[in-house]
Amino acid sequence: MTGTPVIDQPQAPAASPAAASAQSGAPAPRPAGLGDVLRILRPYRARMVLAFVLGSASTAFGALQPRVVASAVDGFQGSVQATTVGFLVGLLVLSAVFTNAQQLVMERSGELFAFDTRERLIRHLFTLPIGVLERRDRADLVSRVTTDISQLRMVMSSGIVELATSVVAVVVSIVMMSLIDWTLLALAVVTIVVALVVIVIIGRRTAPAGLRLQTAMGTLAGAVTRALGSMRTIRATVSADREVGVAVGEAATVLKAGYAAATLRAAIQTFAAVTIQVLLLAIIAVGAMRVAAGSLTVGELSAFIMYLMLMAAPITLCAGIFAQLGEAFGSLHRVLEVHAIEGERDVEALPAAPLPQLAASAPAVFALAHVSFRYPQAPDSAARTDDWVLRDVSVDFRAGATTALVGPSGAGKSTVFALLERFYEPTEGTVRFRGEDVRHLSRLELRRQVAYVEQDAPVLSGTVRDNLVLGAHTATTEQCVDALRQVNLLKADDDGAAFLDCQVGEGGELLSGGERQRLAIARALLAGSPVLLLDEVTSNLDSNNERLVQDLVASAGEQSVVVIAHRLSTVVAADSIVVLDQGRVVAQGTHRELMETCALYRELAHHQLIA
Ligand SMILES: Nc1ncnc2c1ncn2[C@@H]1O[C@H](COP(=O)(O)OP(=O)(O)OP(=O)(O)O)[C@@H](O)[C@H]1O
Repeated sequence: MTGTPVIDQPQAPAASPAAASAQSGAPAPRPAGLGDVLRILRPYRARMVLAFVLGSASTAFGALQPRVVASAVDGFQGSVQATTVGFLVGLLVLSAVFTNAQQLVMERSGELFAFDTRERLIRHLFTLPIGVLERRDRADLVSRVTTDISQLRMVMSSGIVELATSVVAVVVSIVMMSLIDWTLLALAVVTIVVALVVIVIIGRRTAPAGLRLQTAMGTLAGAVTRALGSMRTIRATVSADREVGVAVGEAATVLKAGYAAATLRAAIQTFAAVTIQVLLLAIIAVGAMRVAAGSLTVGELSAFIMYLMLMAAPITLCAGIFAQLGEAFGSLHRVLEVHAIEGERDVEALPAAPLPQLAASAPAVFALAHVSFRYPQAPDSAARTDDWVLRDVSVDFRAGATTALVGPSGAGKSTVFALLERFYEPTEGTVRFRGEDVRHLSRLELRRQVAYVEQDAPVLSGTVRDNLVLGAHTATTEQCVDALRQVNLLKADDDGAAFLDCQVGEGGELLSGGERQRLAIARALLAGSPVLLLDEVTSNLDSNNERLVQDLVASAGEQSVVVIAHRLSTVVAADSIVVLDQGRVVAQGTHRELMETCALYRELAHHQLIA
């Protein structure tokens, strides 16, 4: 690692245009340019200079060889002197040693560049606001970390040094050729300059084609990942053909973009190869005439041709680099576009307020005051994002008590949890934690106070233990086993050793729905946070296990529990029940009170909560 930022993190304040772009996840406005390339390569300049020096030394030893060959040819009298052969071999070896050293420095720098760029992108991805991540194609983001950075590494790191070294080769060749024959030199230089200009012109057209290709690759990755993640549903709905069609359709888009990029690549490479061939023939023809006229010796013509080859190499190189440059710029654009999205900051304004203690004057662990909320606009989202999801919600969640949130589907219950976790900020109003506005607190510290079991109880791929210790990194095996027992995931006589090492599969697909829920609850219990948020954690549990979870919640003691529940049995025991409807709090009280005063609650109790 270099320790130097490869890509600067935007530091704009929350209300800035950058923040607006963060909300929308908008792409960087302009395509990546040469300035961006120089900026991201800046930390590697020492290595690049070293590679350049080594390459130049290799070129210098290579450039001496034609002179030795010329004198050997012109002075040939039946045999070549051993010293000449020795000298030539020495030059060859030296040239090879420096070339190898240059390649090593370049290749290793390339790997380091890729690693650093990946590290920064991965770190940035983990800070992206939840709202942005939910609207992005995750597989496309992954392909930016993998394919795009590999593409960048190939061209940016080695290509630029090789181009610089080539300049040395060209200059040395021109100087040496000028010592041999000006006419042949003029012919070579004019041809090569024209060729380079043509290559640059065609090369510029590869950038948009490259961006299209890399973007199509990202979309393809998205389509395949989406299908693989829902294979049961796809099979069950007999829609494999349709989904294959979608993925193959994306592959066809990659093919189309690939054809366009390949056409340009082929044009450039062919043009370079033909130019060199034609130039070589022209030099041999004109050179032969000049040898016949006595203005040039055979040895000098041989040396000139060797220098020509040295000088022509950059054309092939430029052609190769330009052929891939478009894709590299496309990849760079895609990497920079993610970096342009402002990450979630731990604290909005320094200094952060210290984590407050519970005060007698503020008995609520969380309190929402006049909170209204709507999700950030997502142009391509199916959700009706212009709708207010919460409207003027004021509610206290008492410390050490269990509060239940109930309401019809879509009432905004999970959204309340999202605000408590600060995945989103309220559009209007304030959320307070122990009396302090959460915007003044460190997000990380706040989240450490809260254990959150999501609605669909997400479980990460890995072992049962990996999942358990997510929120409690230092938990011992005994603590893990204890947590598993609490949620009935272990029999009394099972020491848990084998189960802890069981793989749960991607998204926990090797577990049953109920096991997933109980594992997620065990994780939350193990974290031992003062606040427990449970979002419909009993929906997949049988009545025995449901009662067990209710008992756990009831015995939470000091813990403050907020539970979203669709089952009456979970709700009845709560100290307080908040009824939400269409984003508004319509009633709050105990089960008994609400049964008397709230028609919606009565209806829910009779129809939904009992279900
Ligand atoms: N990430 C999101 N982006 C945009 N809109 C969303 C998002 N999540 C939820 N919504 C919308 O917000 C509204 C409230 O959703 P929420 O999940 O909070 O309801 P809920 O009461 O928890 O529903 P359920 O009981 O069905 O889980 C819904 O209309 C939903 O479409």
